[in-house]
Amino acid sequence: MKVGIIGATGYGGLELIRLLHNHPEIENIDLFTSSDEGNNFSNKYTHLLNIHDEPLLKIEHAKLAHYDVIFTSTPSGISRELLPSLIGKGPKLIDLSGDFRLKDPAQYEHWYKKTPAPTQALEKSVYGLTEWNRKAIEHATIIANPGCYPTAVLLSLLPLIKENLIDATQLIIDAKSGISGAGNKPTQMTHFSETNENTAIYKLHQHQHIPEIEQAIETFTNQSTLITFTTHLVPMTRGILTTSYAHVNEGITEKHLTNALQDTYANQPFVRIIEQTDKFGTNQVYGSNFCDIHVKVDPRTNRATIVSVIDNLVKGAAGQAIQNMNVQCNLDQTTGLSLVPLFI
Ligand SMILES: NC(=O)C1=CN([C@@H]2O[C@H](COP(=O)(O)OP(=O)(O)OC[C@H]3O[C@@H](n4cnc5c(N)ncnc54)[C@H](OP(=O)(O)O)[C@@H]3O)[C@@H](O)[C@H]2O)C=CC1
Ligand SMILES: CC(=O)N[C@@H](CCC(=O)OP(=O)(O)O)C(=O)O
Repeated sequence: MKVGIIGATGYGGLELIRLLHNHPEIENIDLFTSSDEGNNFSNKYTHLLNIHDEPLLKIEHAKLAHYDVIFTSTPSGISRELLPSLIGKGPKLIDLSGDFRLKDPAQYEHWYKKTPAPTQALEKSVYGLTEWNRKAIEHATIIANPGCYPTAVLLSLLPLIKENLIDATQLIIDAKSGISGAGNKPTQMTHFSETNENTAIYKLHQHQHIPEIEQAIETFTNQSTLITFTTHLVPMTRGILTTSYAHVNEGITEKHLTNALQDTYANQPFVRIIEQTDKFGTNQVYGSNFCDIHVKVDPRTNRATIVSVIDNLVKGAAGQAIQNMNVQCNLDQTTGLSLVPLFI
């Protein structure tokens, strides 16, 4: 297959390149840039010397239709202009940004503070939470790859909400991310001297993943809810850990919760339910496409604490995007993604 990556020079793009170079069905990878045309990629990123030495290409719309798959790994507001005219023209389109995730354009405008994608394109886009939307993904021409935080949150909560095991009306979700989640463009927030030895809360009550999580809960469980979702930046490069707190419904025990998670993901190779553990952290999934989940009920409060970890650049971005490509292209979903975590 021939793939094109727009936004290849960014962190999500780099991870797509790393994983696609190990994918047995990929014959050709072309990299597109809006700012560095003609530069040899391995001049810019030495770790890819003798692996990807080809020059970066200018984004020319007419040429994009010739690819089997186009990935857009660009800041929000770019793919909504680039992709709509390519829908149904040949390539399978997989967007890693937030442009096609929210079905209601007014919600996008409110949370992203940008002009939304055309309504017709939003109607065609399929939310790419692979484990929950496989049938639709198989036939999709455009996929909205989920946000990194929503991936970790939804995989851990959806089975429990769907089975009515927890009270979905009072969800409190605390999330922590490594700094690569903010992309490769340095800002005051990501400056080394302000992130090192520091843990900070950010986008309080304003995070763009709040409506995405609420929308997916409604879509996949038929329950509408308003969540409390709080994000933190922690001094590490990769990884997301989410901790959710929920009241357990009458008569429900920890075993019911664990069983629901195990049953839901019994045939899903990338979701692991960790039953007994004293130690649960982001390094157990580092560099891999796994999402690990652990749940424990506090009998004093009758509240469940549900924890999940992913690598934001793999299951939270490029890995899940390739998992979706595999499903769209009728390949085994694990093709090219059997990655052992880099624990230490
Ligand atoms: N980082 C993460 O963990 C995750 C990121 N995402 C989302 O994925 C997308 C990419 O994220 P990430 O890789 O971190 O971001 P980066 O900022 O690292 O990279 C984005 C890339 O987009 C390209 N770009 C910028 N402006 C334009 C433009 N006008 N037209 C075309 N390309 C442009 C740039 O490359 P060039 O200048 O060469 O064109 C840049 O390298 C974002 O929407 C992000 O929110 C989703 C999940 C996780
Ligand atoms: C650490 C950090 O800054 N993370 C980013 C995640 C970016 C992302 O995935 O956002 P969209 O895909 O919705 O654009 C954030 O919290 O905004």
